[in-house]
This record gives sequence, C-alpha cells and structure tokens, in this order.
Amino acid sequence: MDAPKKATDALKTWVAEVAARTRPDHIHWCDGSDAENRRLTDAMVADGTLTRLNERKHPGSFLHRSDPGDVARLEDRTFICCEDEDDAGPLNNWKSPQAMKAVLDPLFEGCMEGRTLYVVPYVMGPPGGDAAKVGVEITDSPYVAANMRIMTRMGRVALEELSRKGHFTKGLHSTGDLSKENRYIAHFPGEDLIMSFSSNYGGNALLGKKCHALRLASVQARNEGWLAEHMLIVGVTNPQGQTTYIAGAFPSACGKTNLAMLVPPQADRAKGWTVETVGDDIAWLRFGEDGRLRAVNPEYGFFGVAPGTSEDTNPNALASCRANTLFTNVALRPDSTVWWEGLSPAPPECVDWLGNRWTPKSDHKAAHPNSRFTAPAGQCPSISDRWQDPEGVPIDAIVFGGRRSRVMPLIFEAFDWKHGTYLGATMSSEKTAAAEGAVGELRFDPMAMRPFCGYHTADYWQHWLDVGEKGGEKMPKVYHVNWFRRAKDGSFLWPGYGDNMRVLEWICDRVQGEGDAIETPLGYRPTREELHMDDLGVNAEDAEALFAVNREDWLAECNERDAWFDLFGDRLPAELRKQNDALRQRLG
Ligand SMILES: Nc1nc2c(ncn2[C@@H]2O[C@H](COP(=O)(O)OP(=O)(O)O)[C@@H](O)[C@H]2O)c(=O)[nH]1
Ligand SMILES: C=C(OP(=O)(O)O)C(=O)O
Ligand SMILES: [Mn+2]
Repeated sequence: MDAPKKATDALKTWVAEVAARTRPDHIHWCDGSDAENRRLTDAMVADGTLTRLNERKHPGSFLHRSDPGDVARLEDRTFICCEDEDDAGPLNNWKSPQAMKAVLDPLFEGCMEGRTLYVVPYVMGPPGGDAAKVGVEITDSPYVAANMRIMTRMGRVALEELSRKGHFTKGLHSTGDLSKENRYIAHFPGEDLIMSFSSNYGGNALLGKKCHALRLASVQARNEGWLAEHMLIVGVTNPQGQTTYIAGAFPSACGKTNLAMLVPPQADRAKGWTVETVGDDIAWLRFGEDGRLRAVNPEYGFFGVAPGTSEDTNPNALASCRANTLFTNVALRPDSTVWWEGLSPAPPECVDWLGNRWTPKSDHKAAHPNSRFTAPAGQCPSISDRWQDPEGVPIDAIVFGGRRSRVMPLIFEAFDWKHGTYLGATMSSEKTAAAEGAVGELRFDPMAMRPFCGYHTADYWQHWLDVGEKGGEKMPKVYHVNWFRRAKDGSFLWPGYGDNMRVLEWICDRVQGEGDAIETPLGYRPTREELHMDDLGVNAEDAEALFAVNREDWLAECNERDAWFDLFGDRLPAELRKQNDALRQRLG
C-alpha cells in the first residue's frame, strides 16, 4: 500500500527503513476510518485473535485473550537508553543506546516476515493546540493498531497534525514471539524513539500512552518547562456554580479512573454538586498566559481496569465500555457478554480469561486481576465539555494518593508547594496487578511516576520545585489522600468510590478560601463534620482511625524516607531533606 499524500518525506523514509529491516509481507497505512476498523476486526475474528461480543448488548465490541504470560507491564524489561547512565537515575533500568540496539536490532531483523506492518500515525493532545504531539507507531499487531485507534486520535487527523508540526516521535513495536526473554520496552530520549518487542500488553505496546506521553514526554517537559504526569483530571462544580479542576496522581490500579468518573451520592447531587471527567490517566500541564497551570488530557480513550468496575462503583466507566470497546482478559458469558469479579454476582458458568470453562466453584478468578477495557473517552456520560479544549483546564488542586493499609490518613493538605513536592516525592503504595511482581508489597512510588519517569528522579523533583518557583502564588494547592486504610479486621475504613466526593468537596471549599481545617504535623486536615462522616455511616471510632497519626509509625516513616532519599545521592534537592527534618520536628 502506498503512503498517503500527507505523509512527510521523513516519515516515508523511516517506514521504508523499518520495512527493509523487518521484511513484512504487506504494509498498511492506517487512516483511522470506520471501514478500516471493520476490516481489521473482521480479520482478527476470523483468525481467533478476537471474539465478537453480543451485538445488542455490546455493539462493535470484542474480547481478546492475551498470551497468558503477557498480562501486565514488565518493569524489569523496561529501559531508559540515554547516553549517560547517571541521567537515567536509580529507579530506571539503563542501557546505552548502542548496547540496547545491539540487542534489539537482531530481534527486529526479519521479525515481520509473514505479517503485515501497520503504520499508525497518532496525535496526543487536542489537535491544533500547542500541547499536541504527533507520534507514529509501527507495529505488526492489528490488535495494537485497533487499540491505538481508541486510545489516540489516529490516522488522517494525525497526518494533518504532522503537516503542521513537522516532528514526530517514533515508536517501533513487534509482537515478536511473546517470550519474556526477548521482551524489551526501550526508550531513547535522545532520538525521540521507542522500541518495544515481544509484548502486546497495553502499557508495553500502545506506545502513545506510557512510553510516549509519560516517559519521553517527561524528558521533553523538563527541557521545556512543563510537566507530563501520571494524573487524572476531574472538574468539580459546587452549588454556587464554581468549577474546581483537580489533577490526581495515583499509581496504576489505585483509583484514578474511578475518581475521574465519580458519581456524587444522591445527597450531594441534591445540593447541586456535579463532577465532570477530563482525563483518567495522564495530564500534560503547562503555564497558560494568565500564569496558571493548565492541563490537557493527551489521550482519546480509557484503558481501564475491569475487575471491581460495577454499576455501584463506577457506572460511568461501565457506560463508557458498553459499545465500541476492546476487552482484554475478562470472562465471557454464554450469551457473549463480558463478566469480571465485582461486576455482578458470579454467573453459574462462563469461560475464563484463559478460555476454559469456569464456575463459581473454580479455584481461580474468571477475569485476570489486570484485565482491561479500551473504550472511547467520548462515550463517558460524565465527560467534560472541555475535555478537548486545546488550552486545557486551569488546575486548582493536585492530589497524591497511594494504597496504604496502615499509617496514612484519609486526607491532608500540604502547607505549600515545596511541602507538596515532598509529599509527592515520598509517596508510597502497595503494589498492584498492573505490573508483574508481588502484589501488596509496599514501595515508594514518587508522584506515581516510578515506572514512568524518563530521567533521574532527583532531577524530576528539582523540576517540580523549579516549576513551583515559576508559578509562585498561582500554583495549585497540594493534597495527599488514602482511600485504602484498613481496620483491624482487614476491612476498608473508608467507603470510597462515590463517597470520595466528600473529600473533593472539602478540597473545593479550601480552594475557594473556605472549609475548616485542623493543623496536624502532616498538614491541614478536615474536621469530621466537614466530611459529613455521620451521614456516611462512618462511626466516631473509624473516623478517628482514618485520621490517626501515630507518632512511632511516623517517626519510622521519616527514617525510611531518609533512607529512600539516600538513594539519590548528591542530586537530591536539599529542600526535600529539609522537609523531612521539619516533619520529624513537628512530630516532636
Ligand atoms: N476500596 C476502594 N477501592 C477503590 C477505590 N477507587 C478505586 N478502587 C479500586 O481500585 C482498583 C483500581 O481502580 P482504578 O480507578 O481502575 O485505578 P487506576 O488504574 O489508577 O485508574 C479497582 O479495583 C477499583 O475498584 C476506592 O475509593 N476505594
Ligand atoms: C495503563 C496502565 O496503568 P493504569 O491505567 O492502571 O495506570 C498500565 O499499567 O499499563
Ligand atoms: Mn485507569
């Protein structure tokens, strides 16, 4: 297939070079049209890659069962390949660009023989805006191409944007043999290039998302004075009609999508509170002409965690993925509808994510814990009118949150930006199924960017401090939340989900200069009355436990933070150590 007219010479040359190396049988330039999507999905149904779902209940939707060994991001196999190892920092795997290519080039040699090479041009960010960035992913996976069409503005629109912008980020992906030995997700910030081999999992293979919009974009953002963050963006409007936009950084599978699509409880709606979704995973933040930080969602779809999503917990996500959705590794019911743990009571029988018959008596889960839906953002009932605003929305508050069963209170407010940067830098969270490894293990995950920052984390923190200097008084307020603190019996102390609205309302009140607060060593916290905890059925004892600051635990936490900071050597901004000392002093 010939290159489309709009393709630049640089793009045509690159495609020709890649084709010469990978030797595909065919080349297909994706245009992003419905007709093309139909051809791709029909072919995948025919060869068993996809299963067509119930046309009435899930129109235009399909199930994909991945290779059983390819179900999550693989951090061990993810590399930052800058020239100088020191610039990758202690949290990234590093290989020199030369060494990495010496490994990858032979793997890519001839890897597309017998396959079709898809050229997938895409735009991250609202087209036409300053924030928008063009990328081109070359892949031999039609499943990846079909997912990219949902997650990004893909095809013609991207080539048009390319003709305006000229530059594009290169992403080269091949399914390879799906073995872990050959799995590499490699980033070359110096060449604006990604090479990904032997995984088709979202975070490893949909290169516009974590690889481009976070790892490479974080490096560009540092160089250009903006922020590329692992954050949801949500708008909350109070009964007076004032809208507060909040950006929230939570590690993978810690509640971003849920918070972005929150449905306020009936009582709050009756008072006049509403919530709108701008983005659920990534935010690009830059200063507007008014000197305030403005955020765009660079994505076009949601790559959401299926388990736990239900009419009760997240009806907006369910509505988003009713149609035109690709499901990966969920269970299939006899009527060709999907099921996962937490959606509804278990069906008497279904086919599990591995393709085997499953009943409630089975000894394993029907859906993989990291099973996902890929759904168009425009289908979300709560999507904001401004979600594609090229200027972005002004951010009034930034919320950090981890999954902590102990120690960390429900919510507190930072004293100022520097203290907020410290809260982000010392975030920690229990590991989830979104990446391979031991689920539940506590680890530091600064700004929820541990797996996604494309350079030295200490330099990244310094960048946060610099951005704060630049923004001065106009910077957002910063908060820390934890929905996951547990009672002695192991149950969650906080009802979470829609009831997180109470926390958002307090944040809005604070931003508007209202809302009572109590000063604690950690920061400002709301009173129990502010959160209307009695209405939620949170008793006084649980409320106490949700906010408890145990001095011994916190002194231990300070010591762990010192040891954590030691990892970063003399690149660590002195301000962060100072903040830790100040906390220790406030604890007494
Ligand atoms: N207990 C509790 N679980 C939550 C809450 N919000 C999300 N979750 C669960 O955390 C998991 C990941 O949530 P999700 O919003 O998809 O996280 P994301 O990957 O950060 O977007 C799902 O199983 C949710 O049901 C909450 O407020 N409380
Ligand atoms: C997309 C991913 O994560 P999340 O949406 O859970 O942040 C991922 O882990 O690949
Ligand atoms: Mn999510």
